[in-house]
Amino acid sequence: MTAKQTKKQASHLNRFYYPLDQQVEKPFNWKQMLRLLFYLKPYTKNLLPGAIIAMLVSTIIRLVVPILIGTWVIDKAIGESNVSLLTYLIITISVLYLLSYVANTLRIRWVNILGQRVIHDLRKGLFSHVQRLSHNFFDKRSAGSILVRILNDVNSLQELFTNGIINLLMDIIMLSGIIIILFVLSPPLALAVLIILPIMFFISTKMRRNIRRSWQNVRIQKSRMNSHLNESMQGIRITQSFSQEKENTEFFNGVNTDNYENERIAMKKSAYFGPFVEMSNAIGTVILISFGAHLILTDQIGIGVFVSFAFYLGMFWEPISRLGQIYNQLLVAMASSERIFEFLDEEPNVEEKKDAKVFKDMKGHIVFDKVQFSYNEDRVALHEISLEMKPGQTVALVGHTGSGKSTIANLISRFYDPTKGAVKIDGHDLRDMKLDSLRTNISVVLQDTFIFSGTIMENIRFGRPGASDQEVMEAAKVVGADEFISRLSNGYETEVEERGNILSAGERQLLSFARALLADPRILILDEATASIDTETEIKIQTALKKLLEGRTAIMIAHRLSTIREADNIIVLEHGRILEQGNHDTLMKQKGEYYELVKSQFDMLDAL
Ligand SMILES: Nc1ncnc2c1ncn2[C@@H]1O[C@H](COP(=O)(O)OP(=O)(O)OP(=O)(O)O)[C@@H](O)[C@H]1O
Repeated sequence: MTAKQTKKQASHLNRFYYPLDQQVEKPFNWKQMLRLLFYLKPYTKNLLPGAIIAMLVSTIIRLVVPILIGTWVIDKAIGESNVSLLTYLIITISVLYLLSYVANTLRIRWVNILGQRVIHDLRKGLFSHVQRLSHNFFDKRSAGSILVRILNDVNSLQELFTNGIINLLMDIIMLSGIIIILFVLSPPLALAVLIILPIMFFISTKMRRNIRRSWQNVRIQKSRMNSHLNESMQGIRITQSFSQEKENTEFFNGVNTDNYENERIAMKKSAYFGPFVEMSNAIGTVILISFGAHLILTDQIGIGVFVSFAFYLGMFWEPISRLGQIYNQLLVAMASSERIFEFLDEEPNVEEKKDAKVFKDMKGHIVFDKVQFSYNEDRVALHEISLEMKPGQTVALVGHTGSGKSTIANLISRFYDPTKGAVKIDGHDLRDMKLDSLRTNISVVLQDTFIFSGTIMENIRFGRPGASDQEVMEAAKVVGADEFISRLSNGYETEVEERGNILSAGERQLLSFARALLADPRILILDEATASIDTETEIKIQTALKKLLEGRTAIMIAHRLSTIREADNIIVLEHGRILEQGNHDTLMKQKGEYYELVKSQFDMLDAL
């Protein structure tokens, strides 16, 4: 099956669309290169100079040995039958080779350590920077694209730092050294041998570019295949339940064949390069033999010079072909580093002031003072909202989907700053306070509890990393999670996979309650699960909730009537505005929006 056929076949599979954001080639940019080189700075005292000295030693030895063999061994020692000089030269050359071996071993070792350390530092810096970024950064990007930057883009710099930079220096020194020596030994022979150089250089650059583009296509196809694979595995349950396996496989076959085709083309093009270098080498040798023989016969050069030339010619094409490779690495590094720097230059838009204050004994008195907020310019999510949540109160936020309930919760945790007005806790504008001291006082329990891979014990302890096993178990007991945990094969030590697939929705909820209770926050934000849970679990969760709410200010994005009814204050939202507020009885009497909402829930229950 050809790529074209696959594309035709796959054209009806428009559902599968993966943006090809893999811009692999970028023009060389000095500023960016310098910024990259800056990562070598911590190693300028030990590893880097060590590697450069080792590289210089081995390069100089490689440059010197052919002269020793040609001019000294052949012309002087053998030509003049000087045995003691010959012995002396053999020992010197052996020692030099040994030295070069040691220097090379050290260079490779140090350069590898250097490259790995730089990549380690870069990845560490990138990860900790991304962790600090605000929610609006993650709103704009998929988790997959962030992953690609931290893994692949950083990886593609590894080759540059391990071999690229030192090899570049080595090859430049080697090439210039060889050219200078050849001209010193015999200018006419050097000119004759090197005359093909510009032509070969031109052709090889063209070939390289062509090969590079083919490999870029391979990379793009691979990333497309990865995206599809990732999505397929994540959504396998939905795919199977909608019987879409055939369509899915058909698309995968298409991507897989495209990948095969591109790789085949790239391999084919690459396969021409090696023989081309060999051919250039052969042409150089033919010129050397014919013109060199003429120069020897006319007594213009000695046999020693001829032999040295043969040695140098053999060494010549390796750096040239490697320089092309390094150029490739540089271009790939330009693209990758641009993407990495784009992340590193991103600043959290929720900033902490230098003189930010710390919350001491937070009471949990929340005030929204004419708060206006938009996620983006084209739509306002909250319109001049003013509200108060007293310490210890349970406040329910109700309203249709998209009315702004989660936005209010996001502003309390200061995941975003208001566009106008202020959010205050205990009278302090949140923008004047340290983020850490705010967030350690708040726990958020989301609808879809995130379970990290690890044991149940570790997952609950996430609420307070310093808590003892006893405290963890105590918290689980209070919210009633203890019962289902003790039924698990390994109790608290049961391993749960990422996202907690082995637990039911209700169990995950109880786990997240235990986590929140352990954290013992002053403010609790609860995005209540809408998923229908059986009555028994519902009762358990309600009981657990009561325990959890005791003595804290709680903001509940509530869907269940049972929860809402018991709230001290119910705030009804619509399109980012407060329609009405009060407790259940007052609002029912008003016969407004809340009354309608409750009525519709009852109608629905009746219909069931
Ligand atoms: N990260 C975001 N970027 C841009 N717009 C957003 C973002 N999050 C929410 N919105 C928009 O802001 C408005 C309020 O959303 P919000 O999530 O607060 O509603 P909600 O009442 O919590 O809804 P639901 O009950 O469905 O969770 C909606 O119009 C929504 O589309």
